[in-house]
Amino acid sequence: MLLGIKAWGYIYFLQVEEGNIPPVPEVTPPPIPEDLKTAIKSGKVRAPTHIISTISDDRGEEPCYAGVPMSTIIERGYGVGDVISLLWFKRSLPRYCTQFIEICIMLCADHGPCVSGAHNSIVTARAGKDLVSSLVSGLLTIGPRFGGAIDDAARYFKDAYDRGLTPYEFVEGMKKKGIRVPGIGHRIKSRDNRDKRVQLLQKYAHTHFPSVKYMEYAVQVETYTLSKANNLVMNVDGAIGSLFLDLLSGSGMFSKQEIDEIVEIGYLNGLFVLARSIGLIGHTFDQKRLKQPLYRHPWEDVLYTK
Ligand SMILES: CC(=O)SCCNC(=O)CCNC(=O)[C@H](O)C(C)(C)COP(=O)(O)OP(=O)(O)OC[C@H]1O[C@@H](n2cnc3c(N)ncnc32)[C@H](O)[C@@H]1OP(=O)(O)O
Repeated sequence: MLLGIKAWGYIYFLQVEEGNIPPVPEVTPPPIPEDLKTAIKSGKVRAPTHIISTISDDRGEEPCYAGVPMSTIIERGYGVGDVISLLWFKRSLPRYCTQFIEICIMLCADHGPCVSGAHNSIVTARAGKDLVSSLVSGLLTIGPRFGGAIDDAARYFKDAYDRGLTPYEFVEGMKKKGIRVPGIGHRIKSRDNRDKRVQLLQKYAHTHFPSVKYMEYAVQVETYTLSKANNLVMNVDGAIGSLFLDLLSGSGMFSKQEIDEIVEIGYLNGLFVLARSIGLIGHTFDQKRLKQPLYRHPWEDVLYTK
């Protein structure tokens, strides 16, 4: 019988005996014509690719992140902040920047079992679902009211500061548009019960950043919003959003165009998503370890009404 083998775009036929199929022979590709080789080398001809990737390369002996080999990352004692700066920002950032990224990750890793994300992960784990389902069910709560306001805080604070708006003009302008100021306001924190995470981030930036102009502007905005209501404090999203603007503009590592692109694309919510995944995974394991049964919300905690 004839056995057909497809390789390198050709079908090779072999005559074989019935029930005696030989091992697949090694097939060498047909030679590339010399003139085509020259054209490829000169860059005049490029086979179309379906994917373009610029952040990592796995083709050599060891994977590279933004051109930095894995062994260098280990030898130089790089941390998660360095890896994030290579894979997200495609450059090695100074230590004070990568440490700031790591502090953001650590401070946002968890915030107890009662917040939206953890609650969802706990309920999902207790429904017997697997790790990934429990994790994503928590992640899906991240949005404008919970952890997902960092990008908008950066966008609005940057726009207002760069346009020279006073805090009064900015806040009242937002009010007219019917938009809550992202990065301002908290369910339980207030003027007399500040968010420690915000204070820690501010302290770090004051000590290590060359400039904290955006954060100082956000503080002025907070001073104005606090004159309206006690709970309109700067929240952790506002602190990370404004301080990341300071990192981007003060480090000298990004052009103005790159900063605009980062803010427009919305890189910064990624910090919260990444950080909180650590806590959500922890809550999932916790529920499973504790062998918690299916969760059912108590009737008495629901107002049944018409
Ligand atoms: C880690 C985190 O998740 S931090 C939260 C990130 N989210 C944001 O920063 C988005 C902006 N902030 C908000 O939307 C809110 O302040 C929240 C969701 C954080 C807290 O909301 P709540 O506790 O429900 O606020 P509350 O209902 O008490 O607000 C009462 C009034 O305060 C005012 N207010 C609250 N937040 C803001 C704000 N950011 N800007 C302007 N006014 C505000 C509004 O007048 C609101 O009245 P409204 O419902 O008519 O708009």
